[in-house]
Amino acid sequence: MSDLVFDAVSVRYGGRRGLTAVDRVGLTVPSGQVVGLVGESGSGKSTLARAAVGLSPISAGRVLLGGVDVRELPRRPPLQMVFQDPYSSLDPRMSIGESITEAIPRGVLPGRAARRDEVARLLELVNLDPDRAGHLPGRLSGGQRQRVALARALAGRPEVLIADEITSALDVSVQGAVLNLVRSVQRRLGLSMLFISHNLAVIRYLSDVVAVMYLGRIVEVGPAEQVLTDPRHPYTRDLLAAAPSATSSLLGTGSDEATADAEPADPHHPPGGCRYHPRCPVGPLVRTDRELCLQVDPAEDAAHRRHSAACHFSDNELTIPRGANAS
Ligand SMILES: Nc1ncnc2c1ncn2[C@@H]1O[C@H](COP(=O)(O)OP(=O)(O)OP(=O)(O)O)[C@@H](O)[C@H]1O
Repeated sequence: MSDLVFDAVSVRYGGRRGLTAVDRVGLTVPSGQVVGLVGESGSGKSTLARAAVGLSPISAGRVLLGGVDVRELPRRPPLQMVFQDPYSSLDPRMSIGESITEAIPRGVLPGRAARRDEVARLLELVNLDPDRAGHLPGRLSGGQRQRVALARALAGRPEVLIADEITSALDVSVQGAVLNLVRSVQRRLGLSMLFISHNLAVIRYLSDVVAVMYLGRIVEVGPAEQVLTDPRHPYTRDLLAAAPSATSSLLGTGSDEATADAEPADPHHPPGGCRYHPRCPVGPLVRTDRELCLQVDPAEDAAHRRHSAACHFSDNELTIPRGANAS
């Protein structure tokens, strides 16, 4: 088992008028651990995750697994991804058994009986009755489809699982069961996981490490409990303050005012200096001129586990009034 390392990874879409969706990101998913990736829509979470499995174009930097560039890994790489939409991820004409069989790497299990046994094992692993192997996905609920998608991902016996909003398209009533399943499978198999979610309560439940993304950058990373209870970056604080109930009650806050008036971030035109400065309440509180925040980019390499934040003032003990935005 090995660490998954994003080493100064950039992803650019489009030509000269395109955008840099991921900008020199450094992040480590330590072997056997879950890194929760949060950040608002458009911050580049999916793009970063997809870069690891070759689905978004790496324009600079490298993604390494055990020190090997993932672009040089074998055709069925030891990284597998599960996506948000369980309805489009399965071929409606194939039985779920066939779908899973197809995902078993060629040559690994020669013989139909061995493959059938493996399908039964995988279905049991995701808490589905192996007798359902002959069913078409049309007969399955969203939650059951997501279990099949997970079984497919596990068929390649991966080291790393990348999960992109895997419960957000599901009925609320089954989200918890799917999350429990993912967590127990991750622990049982000792998988490393990069887990993307908008939902901070979900992130908190699953993650050992939390990384926060804003406008293509990791702005804060650290042990989950620390980041979620003692956030160092103003963006993380705003994100936590804006979150409904579970996490905000955890923090003793509960407002969505903090980011309510904020301009949406535009990845086509990221601001100079600190990318968060147009929305940040901190700079004006500590410096009247804000020059540092306007001129100097505090981005730092976050490819390590200690708690770090790309903010000039992250070490300051600040009491930030809720809803205090930069004017
Ligand atoms: N294939 C693509 N071509 C061009 N631009 C893209 C492409 N995919 C994503 N983008 C842009 O890249 C930026 C980052 O998108 P991305 O989907 O990675 O963000 P995200 O944080 O995962 O958002 P969400 O939570 O909404 O999925 C956005 O501005 C998006 O419009």
